[in-house]
Amino acid sequence: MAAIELDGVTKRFEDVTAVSDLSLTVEEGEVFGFLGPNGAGKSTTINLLLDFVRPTAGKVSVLGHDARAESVAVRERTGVLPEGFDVYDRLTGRAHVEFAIDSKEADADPDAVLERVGLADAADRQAGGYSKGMRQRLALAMALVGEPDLLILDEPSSGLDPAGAKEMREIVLEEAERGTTVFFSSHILEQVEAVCDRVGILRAGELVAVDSIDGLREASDADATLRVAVGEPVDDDVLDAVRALDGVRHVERDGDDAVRVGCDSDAKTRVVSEIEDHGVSVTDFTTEEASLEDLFLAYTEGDREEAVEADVESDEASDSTEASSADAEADDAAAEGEAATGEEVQR
Ligand SMILES: Nc1ncnc2c1ncn2[C@@H]1O[C@H](COP(=O)(O)OP(=O)(O)OP(=O)(O)O)[C@@H](O)[C@H]1O
Repeated sequence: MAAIELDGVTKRFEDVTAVSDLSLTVEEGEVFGFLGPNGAGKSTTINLLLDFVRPTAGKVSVLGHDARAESVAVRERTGVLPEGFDVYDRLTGRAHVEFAIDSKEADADPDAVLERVGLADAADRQAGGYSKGMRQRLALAMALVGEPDLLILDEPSSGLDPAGAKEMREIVLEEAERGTTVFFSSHILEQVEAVCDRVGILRAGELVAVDSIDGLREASDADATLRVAVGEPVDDDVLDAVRALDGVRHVERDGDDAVRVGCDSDAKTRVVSEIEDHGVSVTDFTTEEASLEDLFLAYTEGDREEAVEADVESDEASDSTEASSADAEADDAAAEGEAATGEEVQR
């Protein structure tokens, strides 16, 4: 049984298509990273999994349950760290975790859960006084309660300091070890690269790639960063000329004696010739493996303007009654759950 199955799923808000004909399967036990530029539809997809929004078309199954008809069963077995988690200002950290334990009818020690996310010392403080990163850790603690079969983390590292981001990675790996499926969205690509078995890249609501990072490297043209060692410092006009070549994504100086060029493999010779044509001697060149960032840019390039336009449209739409009814729909969907679950509180 797949942990997550989306089949031809589309979600439209007024004239914004947030998710378009999305089909994706995440197997049990996988750690799956969900990437995409701002506004690509990641949070909408997560909300579809949890029945916080309803698809315009298509079918969503989570842990073998229909996400819509059996949302209570899904939430019972799923831990969620939602985007923009709000704490109850006057409740302590421990009270939040106790609430999650009660809602999930779990048998857990709140202090042990808080210890795990590095909040043991702050357990008795009101969460209203927590920093952003501490709130994020608290959200993770609540998601971990009850040993969920599926963890859904929307931007889990946002607000975390480097130690917090490392702890988050370790927790994800521990959970994966336990057999939990982890589905998370992130803009922090090193984080994704460090923990994910596979990634999916969403662009303007459409899934443009799903693979392991090595698989993406093989399938993409963005397989190289070229480091060209030069005999003398390179002028700006040479860099501009290289930048203007076909298949070149970015160009930067690497000290006085080298230039780094992110490019398609077939552009390498053009880059070296262009530099030499400007009278600069090339003493050596080496190719480095594409980072996930290079791959991400290769798959989503040209997306920024579309994403910004879509956001402007949706800002305009948010004043209209139909956009409010989309929100109401999400609220209805959440309210339909019989028991108050931790996830509803986290919203
Ligand atoms: N309730 C809503 N009403 C109207 N438009 C919406 C609503 N929710 C999302 N959208 C629009 O759907 C598109 C996808 O948004 P979504 O929040 O899913 O993107 P995202 O990939 O999570 O972005 P980010 O990385 O910025 O969090 C955007 O254009 C957004 O404005």
